[in-house]
Amino acid sequence: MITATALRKRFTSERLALDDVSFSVEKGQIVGLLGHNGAGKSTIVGIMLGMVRPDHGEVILGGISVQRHRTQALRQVGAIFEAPSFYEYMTGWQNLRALCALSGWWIDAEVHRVLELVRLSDRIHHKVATYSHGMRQRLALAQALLPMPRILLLDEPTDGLDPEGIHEFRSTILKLREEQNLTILMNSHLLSEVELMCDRCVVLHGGRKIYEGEVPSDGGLSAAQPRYQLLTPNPNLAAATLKALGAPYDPSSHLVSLPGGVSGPQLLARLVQAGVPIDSWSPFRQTLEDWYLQLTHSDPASNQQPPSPSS
Ligand SMILES: Nc1ncnc2c1ncn2[C@@H]1O[C@H](COP(=O)(O)OP(=O)(O)OP(=O)(O)O)[C@@H](O)[C@H]1O
Repeated sequence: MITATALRKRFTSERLALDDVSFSVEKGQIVGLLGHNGAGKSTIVGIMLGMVRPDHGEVILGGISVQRHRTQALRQVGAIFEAPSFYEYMTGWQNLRALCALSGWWIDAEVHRVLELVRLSDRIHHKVATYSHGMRQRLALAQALLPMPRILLLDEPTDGLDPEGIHEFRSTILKLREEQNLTILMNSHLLSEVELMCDRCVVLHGGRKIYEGEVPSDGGLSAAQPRYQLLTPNPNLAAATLKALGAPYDPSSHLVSLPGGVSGPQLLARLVQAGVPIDSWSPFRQTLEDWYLQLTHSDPASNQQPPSPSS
């Protein structure tokens, strides 16, 4: 449903904002675009919305090129891009009418359905000036959902929302996918949000794609390669003993990777037999944050392969 191919963009002569970025999103998927500040996430959404012209590459939405047939391609798209702004002195309903007047689309029953979905029905005839940040975001989502897009592009949709607002927004998005099979691409800094909402993620670093695939879950990571954390007053003895046992040990992170066929308690018993003093020995569960930090701390300029979810 969304295909980005070889996107390149340079705003200034210093460095590329996007360097040969390609990825795709299947129908009905929710995909998160992750990356530090300045990684290139908003530039990608800007290119998808035809607001930023790429130096090279193309975006195809639902089979139509944004660069060649912008109007037709964007007819299938609803978006929240950067901070949504509304006419403060008008009601939410009047704002929606004004925005929909641009496309000529308005079906009362459909608007009411969307307002129910985003839980804004009871305040829609109040002035936007009286809305909270969360209500403005819900109005922005209602506007993005009119007139019934197939694709939603969301740029930091939960920015500035409180935990309850984030929770509500998340359930609305998941409901939308379930009921309407929408294809959703969202930018986010929030790993927890991506973990809870997205099927897949694309990680950008310094304008380059460094990962595209499933959002690694904590259980999968730990089960794929069990690791233990060892705290010892004698790391040199521990390292030598573990090396002889075929268990790589990193004294800086205190992590030991278990060799095949050996359990954590068995390895601990061998360390004790070898006289290694032990302060603590505990299973290490890699979180999404650990994985993300490891991934983004690899040098984007080098050609090294980033760690896979199971590393
Ligand atoms: N209009 C512009 N003019 C000049 N440079 C720009 C422009 N827009 C973006 N950039 C630069 O392009 C790079 C990517 O910016 P972009 O906004 O896409 O990153 P981002 O991942 O969305 O960051 P953030 O999470 O902070 O929003 C940055 O170095 C940024 O300074």
